[in-house]
Amino acid sequence: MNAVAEAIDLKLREKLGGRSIVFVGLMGAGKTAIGRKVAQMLGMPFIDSDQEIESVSRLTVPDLFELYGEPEFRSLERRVIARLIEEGGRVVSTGGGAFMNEDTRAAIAANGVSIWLKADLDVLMERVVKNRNRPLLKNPDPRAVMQRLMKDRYPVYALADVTVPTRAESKEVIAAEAIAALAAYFDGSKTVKDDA
Ligand SMILES: Nc1ncnc2c1ncn2[C@@H]1O[C@H](COP(=O)(O)OP(=O)(O)OP(=O)(O)O)[C@@H](O)[C@H]1O
Ligand SMILES: O=C(O)C1=C[C@@H](O)[C@@H](O)[C@H](O)C1
Ligand SMILES: [Mg+2]
Repeated sequence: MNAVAEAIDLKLREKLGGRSIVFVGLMGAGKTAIGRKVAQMLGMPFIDSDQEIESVSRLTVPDLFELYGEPEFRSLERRVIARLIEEGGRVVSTGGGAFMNEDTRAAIAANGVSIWLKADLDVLMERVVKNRNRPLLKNPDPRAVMQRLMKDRYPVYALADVTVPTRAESKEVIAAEAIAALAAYFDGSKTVKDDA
């Protein structure tokens, strides 16, 4: 990394003041892939809430849905994310439904900066068809399900602090755009220190 990029990243970490960067958005938007890349680029620890849920439950997300049902999954998701957010100072990629929970949104607002990775339907569908790990899309018409989720969820995802449009571009480019959007957000808003 060059000296200018290093200085920008240092400033960003200072502005975060111990809060986490939290990626939200629909299945296939790239929360896990881009979150991991952003963490690498900023030298921050990375954690993915779906992976953490799988690790604490010793079950896969599809098995959790199948054995215990979606409400139990959501309850576990809320508790796991509350803990991850409280611990602070990392990049957290959430599961697609996490930000729909009011308590989760409040926890993120209190100790994180949220980034909505916003993608259009074709980009999302192209990415999710490649793997079958998403129980909500086990449906004869996954495209219609995704469309309904966009309608229901986009107004809520729009409550995130920062929106980053994503598209068929490399992960490196989208991650760099997310970091730039975060820097712009801090330039136009108060820092933790200013608030104190
Ligand atoms: N910018 C990108 N360029 C190319 N491939 C991408 C990009 N972003 C994500 N992908 C790929 O798309 C797929 C879905 O991405 P990812 O798993 O990160 O989505 P997600 O938002 O975490 O979804 P979920 O809510 O289901 O966890 C992955 O195979 C990932 O490698
Ligand atoms: O959008 C959703 O509701 C989900 C997204 C995935 O990340 C998983 O959390 C699970 O498959 C549910
Ligand atoms: Mg993910």
